[in-house]
Amino acid sequence: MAPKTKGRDHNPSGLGRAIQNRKIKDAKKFIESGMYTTDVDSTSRLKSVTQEGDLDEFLNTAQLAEMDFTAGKEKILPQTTTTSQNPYLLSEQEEQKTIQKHQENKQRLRVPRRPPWTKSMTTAELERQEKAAFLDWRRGLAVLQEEEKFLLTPFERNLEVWRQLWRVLERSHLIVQIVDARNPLRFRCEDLEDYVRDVEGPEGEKGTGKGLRRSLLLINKSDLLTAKQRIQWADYFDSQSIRYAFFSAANASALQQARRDALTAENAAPDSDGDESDPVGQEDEEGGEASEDEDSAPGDEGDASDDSDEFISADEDAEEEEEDIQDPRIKVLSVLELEELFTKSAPDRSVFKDAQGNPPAKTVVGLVGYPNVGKSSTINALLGEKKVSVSSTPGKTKHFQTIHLSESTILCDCPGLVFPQFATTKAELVCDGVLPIDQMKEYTGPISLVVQRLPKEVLQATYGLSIQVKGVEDGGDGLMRAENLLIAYAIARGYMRSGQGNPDEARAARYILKDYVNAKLLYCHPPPGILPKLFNEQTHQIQLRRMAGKKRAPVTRVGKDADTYVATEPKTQETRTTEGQGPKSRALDQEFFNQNSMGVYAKGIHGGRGFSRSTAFPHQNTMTNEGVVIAPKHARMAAVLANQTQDGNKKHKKPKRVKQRSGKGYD
Ligand SMILES: Nc1nc2c(ncn2[C@@H]2O[C@H](COP(=O)(O)OP(=O)(O)OP(=O)(O)O)[C@@H](O)[C@H]2O)c(=O)[nH]1
Repeated sequence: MAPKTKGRDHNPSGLGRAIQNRKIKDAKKFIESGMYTTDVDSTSRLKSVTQEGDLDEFLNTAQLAEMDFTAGKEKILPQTTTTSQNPYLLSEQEEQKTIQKHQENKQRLRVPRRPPWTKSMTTAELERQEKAAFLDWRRGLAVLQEEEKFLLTPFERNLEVWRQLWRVLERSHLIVQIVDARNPLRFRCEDLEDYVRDVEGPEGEKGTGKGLRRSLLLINKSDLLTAKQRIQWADYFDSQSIRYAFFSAANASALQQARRDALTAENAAPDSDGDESDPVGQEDEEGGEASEDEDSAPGDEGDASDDSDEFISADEDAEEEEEDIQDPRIKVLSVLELEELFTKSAPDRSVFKDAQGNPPAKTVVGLVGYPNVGKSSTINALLGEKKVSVSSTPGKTKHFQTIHLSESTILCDCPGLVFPQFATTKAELVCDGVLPIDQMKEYTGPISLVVQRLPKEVLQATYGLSIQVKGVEDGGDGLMRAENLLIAYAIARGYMRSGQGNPDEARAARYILKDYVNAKLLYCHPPPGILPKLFNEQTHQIQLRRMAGKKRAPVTRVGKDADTYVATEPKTQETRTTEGQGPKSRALDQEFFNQNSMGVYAKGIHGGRGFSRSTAFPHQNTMTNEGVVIAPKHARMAAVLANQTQDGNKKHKKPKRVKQRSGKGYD
């Protein structure tokens, strides 16, 4: 074996040579290609990166800075991911303070700007200055996170994806930001609107200067808002001089589907005249894709709920109420009205001129938004109305999609982008669908938010549960806690942890959170200054009315031992699953539990017998004597155990269904 060269460490960083070589090779290939922006190895380079490990972050930053990472190490601020921070909720006071701090610092959360450029610049020059600007931007965010301890949403860290946005902004005359109606401000990037005002084309071209482009906020999923809620949002947006519109891609595509079905039925009728019409949008495939998207929404995993595709839109009473409110500001636009609005809101095309001094032939509408806000559904709804050609523009711009919507309008679909935003807690991010539920380790925070936001009656009605809460007489405070919901849900569904037989709260949490993100459990954030409880009152009443009309049997997917754990007091036995139990065995059970002190239904201290489950059944010690409430200390233990189970079982998870976007062209 050759002796090591004395005094010289060949691998001072301790990083694997293979990783280094790969990074260096990739970097060389990119630089040597002589091509600009997104043309080289586009598929892998365009991959969205919203969370990086420390090593990847370090290497990528070093690569951006075009420096040897050992030499540049001290200059680079390592960023840890947001997951290491503040996994629990803030008190009301802390939250107010944090929001105040966010307001004061919001100017610092910027979308990375494309540095000024001219057509005479070389590819290498453009590359260098874009990378330098991007690196500065990332350093600024790192300072916010690491030094000033702000919690940020995960944000896009791949320069290539931002380059797509730059190109979409430069091309578009109107930029439409699509947001989710349940929390418009979470998904609205204020700085993007500032950027839109500043965007310029290449220096030297006529009519590409600042202030020509316009923005529009499209509040999608408006079917989830009541008319009153829309009025309150309209008041807020008006007060902020924000141009906005309410839309529901789901409603729009449902309408289109109904029309298609009616036409199909008409054509299938024996006396129908097949060639009489060539209806608009009749055979468009996009409509079909839209419903495919809905099918594969995160959380729609079959047993999460039996009716998880059901949205709690306004019921009949609410619909009548809607008709009574004649406020044009809150109208949920039809597809054609939306298209008209695009034309009306876009600036006059003649102010834009190309290098030859010609105005563009069509208005370009850029569509930007977070993943999952319904961008694909909106585009599909827009396309479903017409016969359109969907094509990727060849050449350099092939990664964002351009869609010729009409003779005067082109849609320019930017890949889903996660903008940096301030966040109060990680739990908020999980509930907003920004952090993936399947990767969630700490679930008590997000579930606590769910139980804070939704009344107990709504949760009970939705799942057919009876949630046990420790009352004042039992030493509790009568308030519902995360554990109460999780245990009741897990028991009712028969989700037990292997080995111990205790309720699998982690699994219950995942299903409940997916229902929340998918709007089966509906909660809408109010505009600033409005109490959340008041804002959601009507929504929850509607939901209760709907549930009351629907006879819901208690959930019956319970394992054979699960019955042992279900609620104890006779008055609460509606949650007990007695499936398969005849009247005889029920009577026998009843007699047994009434007579025997050692049954798990024993009333313990409340029954005056001094029975303690934890001594009698130490392996079940995450349960209290009531069988539903769990001590906080033990709950944490349960969380750790559950997480271990979750991680340990990763290999056995069923393969994830991959959501298909309608467009081609990227990913
Ligand atoms: N209630 C309701 N749900 C909607 C609406 N539009 C979209 N959704 C649902 O929201 C989820 C996301 O919709 P997509 O159209 O795939 O969202 P996207 O923004 O294109 O997401 P990416 O493909 O990840 O970029 C799906 O489950 C849709 O069914 C709407 O108007 N109302």
